[in-house]
Amino acid sequence: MSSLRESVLAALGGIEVPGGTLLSRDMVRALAVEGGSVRFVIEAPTAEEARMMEPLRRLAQARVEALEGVTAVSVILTAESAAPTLKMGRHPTPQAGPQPVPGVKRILAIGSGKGGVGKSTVSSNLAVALARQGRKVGLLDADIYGPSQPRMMGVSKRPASPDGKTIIPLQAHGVTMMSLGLMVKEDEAVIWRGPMLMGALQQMLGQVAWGELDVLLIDLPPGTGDVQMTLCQRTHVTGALVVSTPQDVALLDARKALNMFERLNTPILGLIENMSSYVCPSCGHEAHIFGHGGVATEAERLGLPFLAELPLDLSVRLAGDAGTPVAAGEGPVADAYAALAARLVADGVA
Ligand SMILES: Nc1ncnc2c1ncn2[C@@H]1O[C@H](COP(=O)(O)OP(=O)(O)OP(=O)(O)O)[C@@H](O)[C@H]1O
Repeated sequence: MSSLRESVLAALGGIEVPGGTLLSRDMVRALAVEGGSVRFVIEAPTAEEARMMEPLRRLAQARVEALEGVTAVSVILTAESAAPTLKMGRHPTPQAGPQPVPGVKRILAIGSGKGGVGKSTVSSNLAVALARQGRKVGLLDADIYGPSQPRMMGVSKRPASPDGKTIIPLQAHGVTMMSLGLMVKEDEAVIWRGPMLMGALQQMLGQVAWGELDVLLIDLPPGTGDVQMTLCQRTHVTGALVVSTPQDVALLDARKALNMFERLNTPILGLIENMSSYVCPSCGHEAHIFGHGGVATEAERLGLPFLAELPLDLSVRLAGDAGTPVAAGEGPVADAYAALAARLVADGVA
């Protein structure tokens, strides 16, 4: 699938427009390749230009349809002015050293070595748990390739940018939040190349009107890439929380994330074990589906705090899918998040 994506990009890169090509002019948006089905948007600078670009849309459609393996193509022509006036994903602007985010007292980065360990789930629930304890909390979904916070926090409105410079964040469950997923459709990927990715993150930190926050949680993409590096180099991160499942493989990956934060001189505040134990709802038996204790042992070995053991519980997924994190309610999982939040507040980091 990724090679079909590359062929599509190559085909679009060959289509000339005044001043360059469709790709070099950054006019292709929301490219999604699923099996043989390809969808993307061509974004013209103005509505007037968009009207004149219909032949070009047809050409782009024909070129992609001609590619081997393509079964369906949908190309939509739109104008930038129809989208928010603020354009995301510009090139980063130079800055002298790390800059604070105005009004934000602390920044916590939430990372994991690999995907699917529950980093986004932990971020949304921790944000809600901190807000319930009276903290002023922001949540930035920097998981640009797989933004899940709009779904987990139950927001889908596109944030406004009345002046084309400032982005007004949204509010959900007492948390001020922003996600690149709110600037693009949930099921569509955007083409973000390295520098654009960094520019987008810089915009999220500098142009979102976060207001006065005790703590801003940043849900990072999995792994160790551009976003992590940009974040730690461009702003003062108070510390990082690393989420892992008890599985060895997740731990090995978690070690990579820990090494990265160390190299970036970002203090590691501790490890969190997610999907720790499973309590059978019918018989009460506790099972350790992904093993047990691995994260605590690793934390001890590294001399890092072991911050929380968060159970594997169907309610966590159901609540996340329904847009109200489980930490907003009552019960053992909400209690576990409340304890984690209280500990971070007591430690002065949240
Ligand atoms: N403790 C838990 N109990 C039950 N389900 C969970 C738990 N933690 C996470 N999940 C579910 O596992 C899936 C993956 O979680 P999540 O998206 O938070 O992981 P992630 O590490 O952020 O992944 P990604 O790499 O996609 O960003 C989701 O469907 C989520 O609802």
